Amino acid sequence: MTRYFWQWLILIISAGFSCIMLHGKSINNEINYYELSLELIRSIIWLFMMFYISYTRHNRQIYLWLLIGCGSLFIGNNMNILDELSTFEASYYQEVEDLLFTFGILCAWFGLYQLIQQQITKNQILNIAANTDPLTGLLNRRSFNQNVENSTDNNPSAYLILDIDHFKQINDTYGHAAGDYVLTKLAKHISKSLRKQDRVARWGGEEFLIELKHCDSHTAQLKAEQLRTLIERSDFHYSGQYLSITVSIGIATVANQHLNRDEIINLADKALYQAKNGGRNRVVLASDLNQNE
Ligand SMILES: Nc1nc2c(ncn2[C@@H]2O[C@H](COP(=O)(O)OP(=O)(O)OP(=O)(O)O)[C@@H](O)[C@H]2O)c(=O)[nH]1
Repeated sequence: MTRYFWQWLILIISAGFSCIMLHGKSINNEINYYELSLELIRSIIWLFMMFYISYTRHNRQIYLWLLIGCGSLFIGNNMNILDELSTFEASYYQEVEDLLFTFGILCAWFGLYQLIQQQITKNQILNIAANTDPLTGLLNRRSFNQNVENSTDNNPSAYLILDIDHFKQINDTYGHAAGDYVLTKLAKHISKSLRKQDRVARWGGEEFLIELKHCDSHTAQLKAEQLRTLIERSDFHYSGQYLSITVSIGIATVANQHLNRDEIINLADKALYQAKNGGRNRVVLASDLNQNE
């Protein structure tokens, strides 16, 4: 009840006035009931809007603009009703009504504009949160897959799966925060070394998936080797401690393979497994894997 105090007060006062006036004029039979019912419907709508805004209030500023807007429209409309019902003629009535309507519409529009802006910002934030990995800021697995499904580019791509070597040891020795630092710094290194058209996603805990567009297996291998060396030579310092970071990379390319994307990524994963088994800190191409099998 306290939440809607002002709305109830305005409603009760205007209903009381309306009853008194209606009673006075109905005796003289001067009322245009059609006009009156239209005005009443409008008043109910504005009143309903005021209740609704109070119920769904988000932001204090928007709430006030909308409430003042609807309140002015409601009072302006009620003055119209009183004008219709009252027995005395006041010349300033029409001017005040017009002022209230203009003011009310301006406030309500401004409130609505702010509400829409707030909604757009909220949607953008939600969109970013749904599509990116919160730690590294890279695409997450879901949005990477969605992006690929929506892509119309049929040119061959190479897929690289990059995995940090002995990452568990870093967490166990230096703590989880050190592990997070390594993931974040590594993500920056990878992003910086890619071209505009390439994409990278955080694929799993300490695994990254890279898509190199228009890239044959030879170029992909060169690129992966460059990336591996860059990471091996990079400085990873956490709380005054030097961390030695290396990565293993598995590669699979679309060329000569009549496989779908998931199957190609699977091949890259197998190549990564080989790189790990081969001693880590190395690059393995899936075609080498086929030759070995
Ligand atoms: N700090 C941190 N650690 C993570 C995160 N996600 C996964 N991990 C850790 O990553 C580690 C992965 O360990 P393993 O799968 O054993 O792999 P590994 O130690 O890198 O060993 P190899 O891959 O075989 O070289 C686990 O200890 C996870 O807890 C994360 O977001 N932050």
